[in-house]
Amino acid sequence: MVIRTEGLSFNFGNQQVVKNLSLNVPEGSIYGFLGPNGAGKTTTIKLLLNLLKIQHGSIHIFEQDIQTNRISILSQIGSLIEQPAIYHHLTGKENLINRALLLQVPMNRVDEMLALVQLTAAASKKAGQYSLGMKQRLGIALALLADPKLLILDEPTNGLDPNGIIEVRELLIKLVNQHNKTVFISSHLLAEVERMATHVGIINYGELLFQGSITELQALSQPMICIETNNTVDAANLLKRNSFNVIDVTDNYVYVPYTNKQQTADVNALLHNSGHAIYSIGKQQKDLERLFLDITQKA
Ligand SMILES: Nc1ncnc2c1ncn2[C@@H]1O[C@H](COP(=O)(O)OP(=O)(O)OP(=O)(O)O)[C@@H](O)[C@H]1O
Repeated sequence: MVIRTEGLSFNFGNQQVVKNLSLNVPEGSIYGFLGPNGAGKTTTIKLLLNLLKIQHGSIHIFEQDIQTNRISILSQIGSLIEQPAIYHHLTGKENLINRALLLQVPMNRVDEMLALVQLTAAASKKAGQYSLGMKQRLGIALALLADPKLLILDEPTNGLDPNGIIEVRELLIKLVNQHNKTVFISSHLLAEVERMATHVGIINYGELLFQGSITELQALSQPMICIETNNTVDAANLLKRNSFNVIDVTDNYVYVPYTNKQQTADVNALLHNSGHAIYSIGKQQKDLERLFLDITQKA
């Protein structure tokens, strides 16, 4: 695991904002760290980056304890928390040169990073004139200068338009697939990370509600047969008497877990032959956004 926390907890005064968090971030993953506003994402990231002192629990990064190997661990992490630290009166390239001097990184990395984040053409433009998406990409280029193995990004797509989001997403996928990085990215929107994340951790009120691969998350969104009928309560009872599992009944719909096409035909025939009017019947699958809301609202 590139990041492993155990029993991590953190209080601001008497408010517990991180609760017994056990994160597992595999090497080579894009780990989407998700939760609504105020869930505790930034606080967790600050703990990972040793910007806040651990109160309870432990953090291992690259299998080393952050408390005893702080310097060597942090030198292998590139990070971006909320707004990138950019000098607006300098050009994009000058921002990178400045940081390269500070970090004593070879100067050829500057042009490499500009190319990687596709800012070569805008290299001589003042960073203050960059669009938000370009600023975020410059921020990522700054974070990548020292060639870190792990990138930790706090809401890097916040405030970006759809194009900006796509640009950042494609860059992160490229970093993982072609440059062997691991990316830990926080967001309050599942839709922003679901197309790139390989793994997901969902928190709310500081607590981890789900952690696993994106496939495991998708498996939770079980498909259902959704039946629109005239008397849903009678229809549900009839289905139950005939050994169908009914998982929800509303005024207009009855929901049965979907298994196969024949089962849909059987449900249809049973209801029809018993005199129920079926207005519609079909397979329905919760999208991930709905699932995310369900998970975070249950807490
Ligand atoms: N310096 C601080 N002092 C006191 N409370 C704080 C401080 N920083 C954050 N909090 C509180 O801790 C909780 C978690 O905040 P945090 O910023 O970690 O959440 P978040 O998930 O990153 O939210 P967002 O998506 O809005 O950035 C919130 O209730 C917040 O008000």
